[in-house]
Amino acid sequence: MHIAIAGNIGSGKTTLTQLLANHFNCNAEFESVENNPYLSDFYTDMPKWAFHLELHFLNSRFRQTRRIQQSNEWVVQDRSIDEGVHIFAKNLFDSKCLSKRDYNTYMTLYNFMLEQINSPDLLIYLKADIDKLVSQIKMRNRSFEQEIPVTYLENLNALYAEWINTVPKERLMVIDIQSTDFKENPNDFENIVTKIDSFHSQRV
Ligand SMILES: Nc1ncnc2c1ncn2[C@@H]1O[C@H](COP(=O)(O)OP(=O)(O)OP(=O)(O)O)[C@@H](O)[C@H]1O
Repeated sequence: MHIAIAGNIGSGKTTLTQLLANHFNCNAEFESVENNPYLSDFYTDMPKWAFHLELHFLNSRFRQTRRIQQSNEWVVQDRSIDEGVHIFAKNLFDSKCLSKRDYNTYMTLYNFMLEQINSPDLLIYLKADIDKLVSQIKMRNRSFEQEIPVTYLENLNALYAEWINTVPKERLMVIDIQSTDFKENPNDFENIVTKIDSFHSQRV
């Protein structure tokens, strides 16, 4: 089963991915931030580096998704390929950091890739308001993320809200992280596990 954890920057995807992989004793797939060749340059000059960064993420998430789906095992993935496309790249195009021709090239490649992968079996969306995201980004203290403008997070959150409406309800779980603390509260984590178990038992 392929479970993808979706959500804005700082929503807690990495933590939940690791907790679920430990609980289900299965693989977790992350995106390395330290080895990303463009990310810190991107945050200093978005128009210059947007196309490079988006191609990098698209390539890496595509390979990751293929690997997950070919394995046929339980895997928890920290962010889906679709978020890069429908949230991040779309936002960069809307804000003119990606030109029309670069965006078209990117979308053509994505549409071709789509023919070779499926949607995750279950998408878990971590919904958060801006204050919560800002405080979690501050807390983890990655240097290049400290200057992220609030408007950037707001634009991403607005696109998340649109995109999540397009995900079929039967393979979507929404967790409101304003009222759920899966890291510190074992009951909250157990509730998520119970829902996943019930989702899985309905599939088999
Ligand atoms: N397609 C993308 N375009 C631009 N930036 C991206 C893209 N995908 C990820 N990032 C950035 O890469 C960094 C790491 O993202 P990652 O997927 O590890 O999640 P995260 O935002 O750290 O989430 P969490 O706190 O929920 O674990 C963040 O700064 C994020 O904004």
